[in-house]
Amino acid sequence: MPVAPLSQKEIEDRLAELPGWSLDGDRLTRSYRLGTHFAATAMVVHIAQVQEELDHHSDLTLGYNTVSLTVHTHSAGGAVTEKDFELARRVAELAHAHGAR
Ligand SMILES: C[C@H](O)[C@H](O)[C@H]1CNC2=NC(N)=NC(=O)C2=N1
Repeated sequence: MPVAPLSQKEIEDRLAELPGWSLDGDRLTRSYRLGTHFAATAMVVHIAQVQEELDHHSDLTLGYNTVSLTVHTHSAGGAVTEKDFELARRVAELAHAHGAR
């Protein structure tokens, strides 16, 4: 199903509800810090499960104790859409459960 690009105002309104997330160029982005490498790895696996469920996938980078995501919508020509925010909200929820900061 095609999804429409969000306007700058729509992006800003949604970002206001997502602490720590920001717009970097045409992508939503956020980095999280965890207690250990294993904890960060577990969070990556959890994000992957959600991404498969939503059929929407970020560029996901695992560091020693960090997890970083950037996401935009390929099928909308690389624009930010509601699908990106849907994923960001789900990641924000699970990050809390993982104790990520
Ligand atoms: C066929 C499949 O539904 C599409 O390729 C999905 C998969 N994951 C995706 N992820 C992202 N970020 N953008 C997309 O447009 C997208 N499309």
